[in-house]
Amino acid sequence: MNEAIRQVTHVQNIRYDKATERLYIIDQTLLPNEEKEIELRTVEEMIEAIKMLRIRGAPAIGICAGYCMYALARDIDAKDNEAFYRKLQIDGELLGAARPTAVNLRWAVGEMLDAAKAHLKDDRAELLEALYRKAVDIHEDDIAKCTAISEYGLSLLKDGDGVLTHCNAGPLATSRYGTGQGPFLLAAERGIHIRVFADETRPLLQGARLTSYELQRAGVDVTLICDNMASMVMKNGWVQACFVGCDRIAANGDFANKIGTSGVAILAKHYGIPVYTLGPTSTIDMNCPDGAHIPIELRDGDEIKNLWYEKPMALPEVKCFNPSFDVTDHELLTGIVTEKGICYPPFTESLAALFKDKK
Ligand SMILES: CSC[C@@H](O)[C@@H](O)C(=O)COP(=O)(O)O
Repeated sequence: MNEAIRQVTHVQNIRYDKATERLYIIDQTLLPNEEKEIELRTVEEMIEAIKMLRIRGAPAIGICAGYCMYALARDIDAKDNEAFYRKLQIDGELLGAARPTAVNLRWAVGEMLDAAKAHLKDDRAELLEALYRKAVDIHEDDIAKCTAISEYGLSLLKDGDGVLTHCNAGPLATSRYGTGQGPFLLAAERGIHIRVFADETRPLLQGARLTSYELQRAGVDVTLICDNMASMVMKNGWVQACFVGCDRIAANGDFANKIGTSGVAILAKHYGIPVYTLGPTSTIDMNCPDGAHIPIELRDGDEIKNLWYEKPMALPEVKCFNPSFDVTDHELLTGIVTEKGICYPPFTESLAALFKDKK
């Protein structure tokens, strides 16, 4: 494998050091200027890291939550396993509430609690070992899923295509290749030329700070644009498809992703460009009937006013509306790329078919 691609696709955005029993993440708020690890020890530090987007991206938050639950479990001082489980449930509730939109966070907390429950009759050391194995499973499973999603995504593209992407759904947001950006890294690995247009993604600039950073470092042909330039790039005929990640997919195919995604999809419809969302099946919430039921995180208006400029960009008393995600209507969506294959409309049927073996 090309060394530049290996460095990007094998980045340890979340690292559990078993020898020292310490959990580290790369603090994504410092990128692209500094690649620095920080340690997460307490539930307060973990919640702060998720809320402040030091660790972010739906699958990465889920992976991190798995290791967080294990680390928290190790610190529980309880006389019996029933009391241990009750305390772990409380930690899980606190952690799971750190951000509301990405379903992967609560999904991973639930997986860890289920694993604990299944081992309540074991002694504590065995129970903890089972929890560690579960956290590693969630992580390794995501690596396999991202690789499969990237393969399916790449099958939709041909050499020379231009693709527009929004936010960051690359290795930093997931594991290994990523979801929405995975096909670009796979293409580069295979010598297939894909020209990527990365929206800067206001207000927190995940596209500028993270996507263009990852793709440029891997040697992908990436061009950074402001969000309001997407229409022109599409009109010029430079974009043959839009690939974006997702934070939650409802049972009818409506999906939440970074604020601005629905605008990209509406533009793409105007220009007749297909739109795909790429994500693991853990991002599909079959208990959520449609986009109206997806909770949308509202963040502090200071993120709009202050950013990283030396001086504020707006008067402090100016009112701000700062939703972190929006919902794209399933009617604007061409397909949903998962590790199990590509789902096409009607999504109520194609998504349900993915889970029918589990019933
Ligand atoms: C593979 S990551 C998919 C999504 O989580 C991603 O596109 C996104 O919207 C991330 O938002 P963020 O607020 O940076 O966590």
